[in-house]
Amino acid sequence: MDPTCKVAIVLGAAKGSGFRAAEELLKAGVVRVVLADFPCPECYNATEKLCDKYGSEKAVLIAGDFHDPKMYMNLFEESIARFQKVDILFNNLDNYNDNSWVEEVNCNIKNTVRSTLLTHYFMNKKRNKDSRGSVVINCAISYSLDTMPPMPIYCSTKSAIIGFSRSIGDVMHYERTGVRVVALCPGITKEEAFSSSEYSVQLENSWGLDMEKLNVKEPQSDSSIARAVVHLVRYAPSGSVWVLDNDNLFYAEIPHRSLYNKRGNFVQPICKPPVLVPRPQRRRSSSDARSYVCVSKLHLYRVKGKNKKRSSRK
Ligand SMILES: NC(=O)c1ccc[n+]([C@@H]2O[C@H](COP(=O)([O-])OP(=O)(O)OC[C@H]3O[C@@H](n4cnc5c(N)ncnc54)[C@H](O)[C@@H]3O)[C@@H](O)[C@H]2O)c1
Ligand SMILES: CC[C@@H](O)/C=C/C=C\C[C@@H](O)/C=C/C=C/C=C\[C@@H](O)CCCC(=O)O
Repeated sequence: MDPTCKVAIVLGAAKGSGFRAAEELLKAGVVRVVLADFPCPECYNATEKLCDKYGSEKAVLIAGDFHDPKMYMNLFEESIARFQKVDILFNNLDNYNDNSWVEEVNCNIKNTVRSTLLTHYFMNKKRNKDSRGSVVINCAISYSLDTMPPMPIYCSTKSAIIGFSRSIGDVMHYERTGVRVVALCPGITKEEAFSSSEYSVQLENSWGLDMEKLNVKEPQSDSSIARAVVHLVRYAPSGSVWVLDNDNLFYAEIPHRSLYNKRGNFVQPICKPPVLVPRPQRRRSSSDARSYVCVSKLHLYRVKGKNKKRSSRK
């Protein structure tokens, strides 16, 4: 989809990657962007900044607590009342706190599901007759394709976002609704993720965050998430999953479950001791896409970055 003249909503747009994504969408030609976040000084500043830079009324703010289901109805109804349509939704709300995991599950899963389901009503192809469909980008995290031992509940909420986006983005839904749904899985994206204060977000502080094992020299920038969002708006097929690692964007092809039923895999006799194969070694560097492929059994290729060569392995 060409972003020109489209209307976008960014949830969680007050700062960081949400704010950058709103700006990048405006740069790419979006006619209006609706910022949604808690009412806080940052979100008023964010709206003002974008209007100053890109023109008054280019950005509007709908502030509130988006745990409240009514806020989503408000968000879509008000956006459509003002701008007649919504074409793009970037779901960037985040709660990173296993220590209060019920709120975390509610924020990361329920809000993503709720807002995506509403797009089937508010952004479907019958409503958006003039456009070529619409797009939802749900934000997960690269670790949720693998594991995150220090933050198991957070990891599971983000894995849920991947499963949900792949399923609701399936052609079965897309053909009916015209709404493309994709998942973006960034790696570590800002310095705060490394601070020791992060320990308070764990279910058990004694587990430790194992940060030294992450082996990330420098977190990627918020603006690379923003550029990835525009790329997905333009090109991502519905139901696709994308990894953004070390400023490089990859298309992730997750193996079909039937591949387990291939020669070379051990059939496990039920009620007998399992036939175990050694677990593959963990990758050493998060920037090493080739070893990422080996461990995760994903097909990945670099879309953008230093090494443009396609690397695809089983
Ligand atoms: N920061 C990283 O290192 C990193 C890495 C990988 C993926 N991500 C993903 O990127 C996305 C954004 O992450 P971030 O670190 O920029 O987060 P952030 O905390 O900076 O932004 C999230 C925004 O959501 C808003 N928000 C949360 N709950 C809300 C609610 N109930 N109502 C209204 N607003 C609410 C917050 O106010 C905040 O502005 C998340 O989906 C996250 O999983 C981040
Ligand atoms: C605060 C922003 C939030 O949205 C995202 C934070 C992301 C990560 C921060 C940190 O807590 C993550 C820890 C993950 C650890 C995962 C595994 C390690 O134990 C070992 C990984 C080794 C490797 O495979 O690179």
